[in-house]
Amino acid sequence: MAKNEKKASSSKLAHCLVLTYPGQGHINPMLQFSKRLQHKGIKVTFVTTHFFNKSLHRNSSPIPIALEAISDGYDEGGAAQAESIDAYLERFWQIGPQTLTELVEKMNASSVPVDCIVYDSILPWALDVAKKFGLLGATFLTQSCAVYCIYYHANRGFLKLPLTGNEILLPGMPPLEPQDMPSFVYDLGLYPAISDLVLKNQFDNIDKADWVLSNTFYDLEEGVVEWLGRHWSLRTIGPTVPSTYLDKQLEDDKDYGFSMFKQNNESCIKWLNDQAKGSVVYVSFGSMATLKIEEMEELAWGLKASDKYFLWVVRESEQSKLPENFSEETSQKGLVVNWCPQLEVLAHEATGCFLTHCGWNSTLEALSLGVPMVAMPQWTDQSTNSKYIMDVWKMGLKAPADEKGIVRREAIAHCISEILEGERGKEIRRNAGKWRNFAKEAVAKGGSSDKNIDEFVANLVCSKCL
Ligand SMILES: O=c1ccn([C@@H]2O[C@H](COP(=O)(O)OP(=O)(O)O[C@H]3O[C@H](CO)[C@@H](O)[C@H](O)[C@H]3O)[C@@H](O)[C@H]2O)c(=O)[nH]1
Repeated sequence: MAKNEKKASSSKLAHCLVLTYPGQGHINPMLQFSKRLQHKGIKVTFVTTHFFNKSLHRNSSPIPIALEAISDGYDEGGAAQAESIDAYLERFWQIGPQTLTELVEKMNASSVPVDCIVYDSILPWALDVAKKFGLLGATFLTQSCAVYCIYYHANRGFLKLPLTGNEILLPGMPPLEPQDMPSFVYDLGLYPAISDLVLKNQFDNIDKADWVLSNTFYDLEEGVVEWLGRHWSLRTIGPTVPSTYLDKQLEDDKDYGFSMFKQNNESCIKWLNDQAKGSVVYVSFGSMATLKIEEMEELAWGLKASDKYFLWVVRESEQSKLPENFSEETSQKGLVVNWCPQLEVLAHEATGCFLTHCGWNSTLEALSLGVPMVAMPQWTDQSTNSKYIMDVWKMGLKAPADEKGIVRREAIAHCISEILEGERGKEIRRNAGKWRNFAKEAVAKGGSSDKNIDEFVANLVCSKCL
């Protein structure tokens, strides 16, 4: 009897499955959003793939969310086991819907049946699964609204590809040049499967989604949020940075919880503790970008030429591209690690600027922690993010590339010096402080993103009562 009573009361909880694509840049924002939902009384089950689930490193604090996995067809090795990214996506598309269906059936036979699936926008088939079961479906955008607005215009044929002319005018956005566009828009034919995914597939059924949730905040992208909001049930819910660094509503929420790579916590923080306030350049290109050997060399010698202290994350798979003797030659000034606790590093008072590839999470983290950026975009959404960092939010400088597309050491050293010591650096630091405050306000109680999450939660709970 006691058992049945428990079953009855728990079945009144609204239950969300949150399904993420297996990548660091996707799992971080969706897990943080899950924590906020759970904090507001929703039961959440966080779902990724079997291989990813097995291979993730758990960071210090335990993750307060139920975890489940589905198959992408590569349970033993994930995307690396596939012969190409195209092959991986094709198989995931075949197997994913079937194994997600099985998971929903399993949950529905439990005491907490599923009410809603929040899915990564690049897994749009999850909405079809949700609708098959009569569930609510919310697509989650892991990149900026500006980038989705560009993709939307390309998708609906309002932006003609290949691009012509030197100025692109889109609603709610500053005038853009071709090189400010996401790589899938200005460099057609590159990675056809991913290009299809971002330009076509993710928009196929977006009009049928009950909500479009975006990891941004209103003040950051006001014009474009307003415009997209006229087309979709768009709700901004970000920045999805752990609560300790922003509003502190969630107790002990210091890190994302999972890492694809083993991180080097102690040595990084110990090293930073020995450096002067605002003196260190933190360098990272996220979880995916791969640099050409020439680019890596220019970056290495650019850091040395800057004559500043630097903490550089070079993933294990990239280490062999470091110039010979570089670590020895720079050991007085630099520390090279495989992976680090990025949030702790950005929050550290020794960190003076962030040389970044401008992945959307890194951008939002720097913004939330008020750290000026040197932008070195590589591909996908990063060039658009770098345009906003430099010209719209004015909280960084984009390091210019030469005619071969390579950022040379002089340009790197110059941008670092401008930010850490130049007049422009002062203005950039003032703006960084301003954006940090706006980011905090958005997620704090009663802020624009907090209110949107409240509304989402209220709708879920209400749908449960009907
Ligand atoms: O040493 C490190 C380096 C990175 N991170 C974290 O890893 C995440 C990296 O995310 P992001 O900055 O978005 O970069 P990518 O991993 O490259 O993310 C991919 O996914 C993002 C969301 O779709 C896109 O914006 C990017 O362009 C795309 O490359 C961030 O949360 C970082 O805090 C660490 O914890 N330690």
